[in-house]
Amino acid sequence: MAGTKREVPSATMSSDAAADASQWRSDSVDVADQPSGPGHRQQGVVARHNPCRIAVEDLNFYYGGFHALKNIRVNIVDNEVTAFIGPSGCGKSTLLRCFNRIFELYPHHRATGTIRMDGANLLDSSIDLNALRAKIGMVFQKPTPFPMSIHDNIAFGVRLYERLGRHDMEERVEWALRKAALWDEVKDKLRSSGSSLSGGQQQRLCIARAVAVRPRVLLLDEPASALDPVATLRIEELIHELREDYTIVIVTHNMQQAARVAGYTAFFHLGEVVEYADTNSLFTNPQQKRTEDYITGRYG
Ligand SMILES: Nc1ncnc2c1ncn2[C@@H]1O[C@H](COP(=O)(O)OP(=O)(O)OP(=O)(O)O)[C@@H](O)[C@H]1O
Repeated sequence: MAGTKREVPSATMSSDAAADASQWRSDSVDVADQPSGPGHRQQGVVARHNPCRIAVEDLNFYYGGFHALKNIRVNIVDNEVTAFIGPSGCGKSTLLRCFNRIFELYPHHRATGTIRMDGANLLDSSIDLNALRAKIGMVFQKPTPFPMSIHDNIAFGVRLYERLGRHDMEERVEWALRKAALWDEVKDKLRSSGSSLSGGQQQRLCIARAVAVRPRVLLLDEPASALDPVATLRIEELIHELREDYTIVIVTHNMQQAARVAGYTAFFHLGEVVEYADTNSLFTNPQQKRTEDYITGRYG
């Protein structure tokens, strides 16, 4: 693990870009790489027999005095895509940001309860945040390439966590770009600036950057909402492929998108998870009136 301090230049960043950059700030990293315990299984209707990657229990979240998430219990299924849907302001992004504790960038933002992964409570103060963010990568709504070359966008993140020789680094860069379905489009211009790419390509570069450090979990916060329909389709195809290797949680406003990409879907309303089920059941046979009203377009 590298011990050198590196920082992404943060001048003129949007809040998403600043949050993104903060994932990549590191002094030293010491990842306790424990296997997932067999004790955490999905409860209730959701995937009773599927292994759980992240178990959220009695999670509450506060923006200062505002109680934004209320007693959340959700089990995120391993190697699956889970979508968070619900009307604007219902807490989807807030829960996503709890998983890698990115909320701690801001004062007065506070989470209580348990988020269990690999036997540890991710909210515990003893958790190494750099290690956590290496295991749980995040991609934001707006593509946020670093102001450096395509190659270095990938290599920068990897260097925070691993010391790779030149040959291994070149292999890792290619591997990550292939994983993100971008290699063929950029292999002849790896030294060009990341910002010279189209919006959709930039977002795939951000996904490649997240994948390059080999996380277990990918958090995608409306990753296609700033993209045109063709670029959106590429991202959805990519999510489908990445599901083989990663546990993915995606926040989306787009119910069709949730239906297309997610095996499981949680419907949020007013800071609560109203219903959580396999995507097909949730959309075709919702058990709660609020879910039904939302998916039939009565509100939101
Ligand atoms: N930095 C903040 N300070 C205070 N309140 C906040 C902050 N960020 C979000 N909130 C509030 O917390 C609640 C949940 O917000 P959140 O962004 O998680 O909702 P969301 O479901 O992701 O919404 P959207 O779909 O519009 O992105 C909202 O009422 C929002 O106004």
